[in-house]
Amino acid sequence: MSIIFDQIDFSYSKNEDPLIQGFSLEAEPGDRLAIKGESGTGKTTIFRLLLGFEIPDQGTILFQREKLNPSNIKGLRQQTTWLPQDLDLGQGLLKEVFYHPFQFKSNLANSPSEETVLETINELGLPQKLWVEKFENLSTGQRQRVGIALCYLLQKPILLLDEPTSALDDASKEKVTELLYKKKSRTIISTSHDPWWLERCEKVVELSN
Ligand SMILES: Nc1ncnc2c1ncn2[C@@H]1O[C@H](COP(=O)(O)OP(=O)(O)OP(=O)(O)O)[C@@H](O)[C@H]1O
Repeated sequence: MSIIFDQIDFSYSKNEDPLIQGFSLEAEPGDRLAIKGESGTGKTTIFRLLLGFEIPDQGTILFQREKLNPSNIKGLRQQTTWLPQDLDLGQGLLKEVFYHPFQFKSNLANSPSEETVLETINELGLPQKLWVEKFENLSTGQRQRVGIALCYLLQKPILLLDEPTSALDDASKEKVTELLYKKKSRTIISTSHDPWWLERCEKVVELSN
């Protein structure tokens, strides 16, 4: 799906200099795009703007070539999975909490069998015994890979990934990339400081102070 930011300015406080100034990006189906920038430059804010949680002061955001507005924003949210940097699925065993996102009406039809989930987490190098482990006991890198498995299985055409490889070693990064890139038509917009990941994105857009 197509997403365009055209010359966006945004500030949280009208009394301060804009946090984001003249920011543009263009992501088309199959694009793997990364937003690169120091901490605090507004990378996560770009996702908040896209999903309509914040409104730009200037500029235009287009979804499927149509200006973002209250009527198309619902469709955009339904077509998107946002993976935060530190995924929190709540308390419970992985086999329980993994299904929380599939309980939303728009995700029910994609709810995977236990066998499919186990195959997917295995592809990401996670041991099967984690399935009956408490989610809060998983390491940061394990939680990150659980999030990637969710992104894959939710089957949405747009993925917003916040620092998807920040806690992973190179072997895990390879596995994550292989899984995420299986479906060629997805639009992937990520934020990252990781040179490894940035090298594998065809488009890199920089945010600066
Ligand atoms: N809801 C909010 N209200 C006011 N200020 C906010 C809000 N959310 C974020 N900010 C501020 O906006 C700036 C950018 O935040 P943002 O989370 O977008 O940066 P980031 O580039 O994603 O940072 P990091 O790489 O550390 O995650 C920060 O100074 C932050 O404190």
